[in-house]
Amino acid sequence: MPTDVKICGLSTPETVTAALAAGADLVGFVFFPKSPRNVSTATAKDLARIARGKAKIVALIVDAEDALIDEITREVAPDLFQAHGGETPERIAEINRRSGRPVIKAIKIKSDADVAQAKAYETTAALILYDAKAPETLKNALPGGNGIAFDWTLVGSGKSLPSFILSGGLNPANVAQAVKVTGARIVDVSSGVEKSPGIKDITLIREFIAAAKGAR
Ligand SMILES: O=C(O)c1ccccc1N[C@@H]1O[C@H](COP(=O)(O)O)[C@@H](O)[C@H]1O
Repeated sequence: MPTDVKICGLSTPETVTAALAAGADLVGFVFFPKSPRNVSTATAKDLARIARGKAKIVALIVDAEDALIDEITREVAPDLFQAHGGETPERIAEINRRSGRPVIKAIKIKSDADVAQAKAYETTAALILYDAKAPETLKNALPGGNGIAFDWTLVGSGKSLPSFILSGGLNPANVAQAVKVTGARIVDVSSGVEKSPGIKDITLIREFIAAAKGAR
């Protein structure tokens, strides 16, 4: 079965259209004002219209207030939420209850102990997404979308939950190897398909999807 691909941080009709044409299975919109990929709910609503029925629409939030979750649910009607902050298992259950949408929980990892954290979300999150924990020395690090990879062997060979999304520093050149090492069925990319922070590159999107889907 080919690897499913999520292209995250899309913010223009051209890049959404290109991602869909290249075979993206999920598209992500970021609702986090500090991110260079942040979009308003009005913009996301227009972008979601292009993607609906062709790929799953994912709304990425970071420790979001209820009001934002309600606004995204009403205006954008995503298929899933992706919680990328410090949300507890209880908060994930609450986001799921209020929105009526399954929730992906991002876990930032650097060590085996971080990987083990995912267990706590087994009953409330629909899926776990592994991302790299940014080093403390990284100035102006975002809660994700930093283009940093982690040691893939930490989640390889049955060391993690059976189903997960792999992210963190993936790009067209390394995604096939990442799939091989981890056995990931779904991969997610943001920085690795950009020419500068927040500006997606259509050629890199195409190359990434082709490399990920050709990986098994
Ligand atoms: O992309 C962002 O700006 C972002 C902001 C806040 C939280 C998460 C964010 N992105 C997600 O981070 C991972 C890894 O991204 P990258 O490929 O290493 O740039 C991915 O899931 C993005 O969707």
